Amino acid sequence: MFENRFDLRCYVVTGAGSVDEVVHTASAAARGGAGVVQVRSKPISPEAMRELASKVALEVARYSPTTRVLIDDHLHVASSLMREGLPIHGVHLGQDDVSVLEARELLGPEAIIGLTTGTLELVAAANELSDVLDYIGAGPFRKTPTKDSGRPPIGLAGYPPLVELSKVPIVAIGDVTPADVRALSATGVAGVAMVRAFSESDDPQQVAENVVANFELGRLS
Ligand SMILES: Cc1ncc(COP(=O)(O)OP(=O)(O)O)c(N)n1
Ligand SMILES: Cc1ncsc1CCOP(=O)(O)O
Ligand SMILES: [Mg+2]
Repeated sequence: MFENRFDLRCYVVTGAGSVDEVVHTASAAARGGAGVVQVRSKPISPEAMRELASKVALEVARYSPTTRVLIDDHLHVASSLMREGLPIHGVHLGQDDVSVLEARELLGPEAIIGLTTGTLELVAAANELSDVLDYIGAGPFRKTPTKDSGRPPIGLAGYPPLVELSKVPIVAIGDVTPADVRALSATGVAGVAMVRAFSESDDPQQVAENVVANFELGRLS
């Protein structure tokens, strides 16, 4: 889809905490250079996701108008808020969610749409959607308490083959810490996505600054 519409290097996925804590973490990380904030909460009702995503999007836009805000799973909440003019830019979909094609038809060509993968087979399948898909998440990098995808950890060595195969940019996810960023960047992924590294930090802005700086160093190696 459209080039340079988003910066995947530092990709925040919201985690545990009160609405105010989630909003603070997201906006601080955006101030620190996070190019994407994904609003993720499970389980959550559409109504509660609507409230949470609206508050995150408005606060992120205040501090970092270039940061893109995506909603996890809830396509119709995203569609509704985008139509109302909220600064929300798309969705991240799982293998068990609505299809990428349906999301593209509903959200239009400008929206950012991502898909969960994590094996060569799922990346190959995502390649069939490369004309309507903007990026893929590929995890878990390492086993993580935040999510059990049922898939084996990819590990550092597992990313170059996924990068080589994929027709769209890849975001690594799953127990990623700032210390992993430089090595993951060197594998050719387009970005790293983190939940606890931000939600458990008392300075999410500094974490984001660190991630962006180390991601650039990894690109040089
Ligand atoms: C960037 C990114 N990659 C993977 C996921 C998967 O998270 P989750 O929504 O819990 O799982 P699925 O719905 O995709 O099965 C994500 N949210 N973001
Ligand atoms: C959403 C998701 N998808 C694969 S692992 C994961 C959770 C990542 O959370 P953390 O960064 O805390 O390990
Ligand atoms: Mg999902």
